Amino acid sequence: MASSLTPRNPYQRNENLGSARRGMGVKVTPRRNVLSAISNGEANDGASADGGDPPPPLPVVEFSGREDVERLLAEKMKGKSKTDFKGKSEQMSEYIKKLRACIRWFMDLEDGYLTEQEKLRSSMDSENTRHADLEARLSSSISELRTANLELKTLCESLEESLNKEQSDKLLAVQSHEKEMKQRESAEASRDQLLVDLERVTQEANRFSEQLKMIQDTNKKLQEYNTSLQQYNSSLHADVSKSGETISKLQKEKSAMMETMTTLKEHNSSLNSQLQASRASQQEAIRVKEELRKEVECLRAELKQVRDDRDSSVAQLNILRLELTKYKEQAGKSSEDCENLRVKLSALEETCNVLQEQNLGFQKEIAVANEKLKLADVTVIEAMTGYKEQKERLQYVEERLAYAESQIVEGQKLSFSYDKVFDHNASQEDVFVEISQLIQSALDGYKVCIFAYGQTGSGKTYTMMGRQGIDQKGIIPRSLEQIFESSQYLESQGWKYSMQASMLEIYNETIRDLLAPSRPNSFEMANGKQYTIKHDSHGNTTVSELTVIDVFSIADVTSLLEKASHSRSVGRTQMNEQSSRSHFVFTLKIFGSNEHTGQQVQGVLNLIDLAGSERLAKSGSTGDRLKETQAINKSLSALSDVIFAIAKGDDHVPFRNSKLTYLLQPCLGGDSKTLMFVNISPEASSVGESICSLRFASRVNACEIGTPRRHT
Ligand SMILES: Nc1ncnc2c1ncn2[C@@H]1O[C@H](COP(=O)(O)OP(=O)(O)OP(=O)(O)O)[C@@H](O)[C@H]1O
Repeated sequence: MASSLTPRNPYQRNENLGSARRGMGVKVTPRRNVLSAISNGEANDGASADGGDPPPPLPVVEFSGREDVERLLAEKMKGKSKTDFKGKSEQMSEYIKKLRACIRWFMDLEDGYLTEQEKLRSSMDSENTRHADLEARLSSSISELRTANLELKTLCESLEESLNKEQSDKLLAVQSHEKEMKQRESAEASRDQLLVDLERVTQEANRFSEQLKMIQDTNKKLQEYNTSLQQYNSSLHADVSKSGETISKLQKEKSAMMETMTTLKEHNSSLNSQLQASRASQQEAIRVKEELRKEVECLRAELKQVRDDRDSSVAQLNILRLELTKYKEQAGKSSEDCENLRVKLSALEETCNVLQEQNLGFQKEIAVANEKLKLADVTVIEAMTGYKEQKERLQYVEERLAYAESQIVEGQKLSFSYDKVFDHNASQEDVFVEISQLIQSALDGYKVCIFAYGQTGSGKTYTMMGRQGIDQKGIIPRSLEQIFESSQYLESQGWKYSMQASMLEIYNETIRDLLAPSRPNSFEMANGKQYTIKHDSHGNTTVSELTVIDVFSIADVTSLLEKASHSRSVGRTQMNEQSSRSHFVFTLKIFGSNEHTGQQVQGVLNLIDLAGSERLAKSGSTGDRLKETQAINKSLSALSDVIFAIAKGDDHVPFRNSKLTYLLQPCLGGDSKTLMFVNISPEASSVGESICSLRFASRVNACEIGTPRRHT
């Protein structure tokens, strides 16, 4: 109760009380007379006792709060002196009046409180009722909310599930969108290509339609011509019977020719044996000639000696004769002297006779030596004539052999098959068009190897390098132009390429760096460098210490090619003024990365101009040339051994038998795209070499080397 009434506690501060009084309208006024009745009772008692007047009304004392009450309680009774009981009594009765007024104030306050309590109770009851109502409504709404919450939770879970599903669908959609974008990009690229093709095809179509018009005109003319031909045809029919006879005659001739061919084959083998014999006798003649030459030299030396001896003897004889005449003149002067002189003279005459005899002997010897010399000269001339004859005969035999070989080719109807054959009318452009796709794949990350094989002077260097002039450019410069143009075009699709070039030659089984900054002809070891070929596990080939140069444009590579062609070993042979005496290997390493897709590729382009094969006998090589030819033939034969071993599927392929085959190992037996050109000479005298080259090329064509792999 106290606590609930605390705000209206009369002991509260004045302002609270003030407000309470204002709020509840409590005012301490003498409304009830309970205390006054008590006090009046006392007074009444006195009055009744006195029978006097009713007590005077209580003075109005206003209490505004606790402080007033406390002040009242603290009041003390003070008289004028200790014995002033009257004063003290008056003071006391005053004080009692105040106390009564105070009690009344409390009673009024209590009444207020009671009324207020009543009111509060009733309002509490009504509040309780409202509260119970509210509670009931609240519990019902709580249960409703719980149900709703459960429903919401279920809804939330299902929404989460559908959200997850939506997100995974979205991821898939994004992936498929990316894929579609890529497909679209490639489709756009192919569309661009197709547009270019379309333009070209449209131009061609226009050209064709013009041609068609021309053909239609021609056709009209031909129809007219046909009518005239039909007339002519009837006359020809008459000739057909005659031709039938001619055909049977020709068939007879053909069988005769076949017989001749058989005879020729036999003749060929006999010519071969004759050739061997001629070579043997030629060797013998050369040996005899050499012996005779030495003998003649000896005889000439002897003859010179004899002539010198003779000349000195004649000179001695003349001196003796002069002395004799002198002595004869002096003989008359003194007889003593004369006797001495006679003795001397006879001695001198003896010497003179001996000398004369000797002279005669010498003259005879000189005559014999002269005879021998004449004989030797005749023998030498005979030997020279024999040698010349032998040489002519050998030439004749070789020509017959070439002719017989060409006859054999015609007779055997030799046929070979290749991916593509270019005749002598094919231009450099025609050749390049065929291989341009292969070159392109180096940019896509493939290893590409192209090499030219063939007899010396057959056009390998012309095919690979070409000559000065726009139309004369060979495969190497054209490939590089295409690579740089394509890499620039691919930049628009996010591709960035970097390239490195190196060039080497293999000369007499020795690697030479054609881009070495020092002397261009520096040999392996000679400049202290060891060029060692190495293959790593990824099939990448490196040559240690070889100069590798970063190239950024076609101009860079052109200047390097010029430098290399000046450094290359070239010599004159019977078959070619400017014969390449080494295998030339050009390597371009290509690194590409796409900044859009993050893809990286690594391609290699190997372009190789092999040294020409040639028969030792035909080459007429001697000295260093002979050594070069032997080295070239040896490495080419190692190349054919490797290719045949691969074609047969041998377990062991002899790659290490030559530097050329070891360098080309990944191209011949790995995952690269490899193409070989075989060049043949149109000359009839080269038919034997051409057959060998064609046979080799058809074996190469049938050779399965492996599956090309893209290096990404
Ligand atoms: N198709 C061609 N058109 C015009 N000239 C050609 C053609 N092929 C080759 N030649 C010329 O023939 C000569 C010999 O050719 P090239 O030097 O290319 O032969 P090679 O096979 O490389 O010989 P080697 O093996 O001796 O080096 C050169 O002068 C060359 O220009």
